[in-house]
Amino acid sequence: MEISRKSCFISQQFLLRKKLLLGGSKRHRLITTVWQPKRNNCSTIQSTPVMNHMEKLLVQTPSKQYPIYFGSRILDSKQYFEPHIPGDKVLIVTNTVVGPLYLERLIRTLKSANKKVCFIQIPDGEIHKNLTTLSVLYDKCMENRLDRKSTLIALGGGVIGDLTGFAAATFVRGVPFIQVPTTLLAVVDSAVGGKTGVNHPKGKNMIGAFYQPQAVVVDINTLSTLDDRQLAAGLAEVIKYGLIRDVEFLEWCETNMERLKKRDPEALSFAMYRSCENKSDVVSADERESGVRAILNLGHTFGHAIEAGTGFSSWLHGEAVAAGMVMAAEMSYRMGWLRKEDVVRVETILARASLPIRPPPTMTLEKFMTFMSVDKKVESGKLKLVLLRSIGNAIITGDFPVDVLEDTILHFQKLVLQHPEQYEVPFASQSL
Ligand SMILES: O=C(O)C(=O)C[C@@H](O)[C@H](O)[C@H](O)COP(=O)(O)O
Repeated sequence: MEISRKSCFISQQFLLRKKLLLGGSKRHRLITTVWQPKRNNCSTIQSTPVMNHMEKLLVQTPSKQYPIYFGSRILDSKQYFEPHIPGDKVLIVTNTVVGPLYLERLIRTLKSANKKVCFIQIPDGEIHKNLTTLSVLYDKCMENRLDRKSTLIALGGGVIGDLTGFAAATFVRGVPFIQVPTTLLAVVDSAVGGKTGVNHPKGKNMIGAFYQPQAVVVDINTLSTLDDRQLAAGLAEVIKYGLIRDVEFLEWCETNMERLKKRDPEALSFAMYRSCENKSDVVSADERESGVRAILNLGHTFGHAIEAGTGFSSWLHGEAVAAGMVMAAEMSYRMGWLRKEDVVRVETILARASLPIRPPPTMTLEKFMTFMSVDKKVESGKLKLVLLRSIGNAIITGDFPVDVLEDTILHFQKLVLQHPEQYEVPFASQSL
């Protein structure tokens, strides 16, 4: 489908360039927004910059300014925690996988800063990111007589961070919290930006709050215990930054994918830092997602439908986002924005990262449409999608013919129904 456009408005923003494009026939009239980072020139990253012993990145939002510390074994250094803990009590929230690995060390560090430490370990998995688990967290806060000066610490992946953050946002109307992400996905995505919350059976992250942490402490050594599937899930969000606003970084990912998969420390550290820089830029420009922040949702409307449609039990968030980004790319092609080779480029980088590039065979058109209809980007009953105007340029638009969306979903359904066994979890590999 060809869509003609004319640019009618261009304005310079802090760090971001925003274009409002209007045009086309009435049916295809497109009112959409394109953002590009200032830095997005076409040069390539010549070599992978080496991170020093400790790097610090500042996230500056209207509600809070806070550091992200990246370093090796910084879990053992009280200096990264103490300045961000105002009172004497700390509750560490972790899960039964991460707890046995790192809890003792963190307790020792906090005790060396004279903090009274209690902890709770919840079962692992997205299926536990719900109101029932949240209630268990509140019970623990009450049991330990936490007060407004008490600090919650999230030690774990995205589920732990989102749950703990929401408990912190709401217990006694708000206590400080610190994110200590131990998965790649949590480092590059969920620990930064203050989106906290839990799932509803009918929709992902439907109950939550924007609530920024005091600090994010990334001990890069904790990533050494990640299994390959979790690593790949994190790579989906890394690749996302390249697709939505940082082509230079996408090219770097394409060149360095084997190093990333082999957990080359230099490559992983750079990928984490650059991803957090991208996230921090976007979140600083639009803390509460009134506009540009929604580009971080590329692939998420399809992906969240997959997660909810499969009961939050079999797909990792990053896996669902990967398949969702391919669906968004295909739809962008059908809108006349991407070329077929761009779609193949998206599929190729994700498949190289060992991620699924198709939705599961159980996700029918009806199922997709039902779960997508409760997406948080729905406004007055109208769904908005994050699509790609070109590789490196995400757009947020509600102005697309619904048959293009339906045809896109049906296209994938047809593909996966030819060989359903190839598209069930776990994803050994999916071919193009
Ligand atoms: O931080 C954001 O904004 C994002 O959209 C990042 C996403 O990658 C992340 O998965 C987020 O939690 C999704 O938020 P939601 O509002 O779509 O539930």
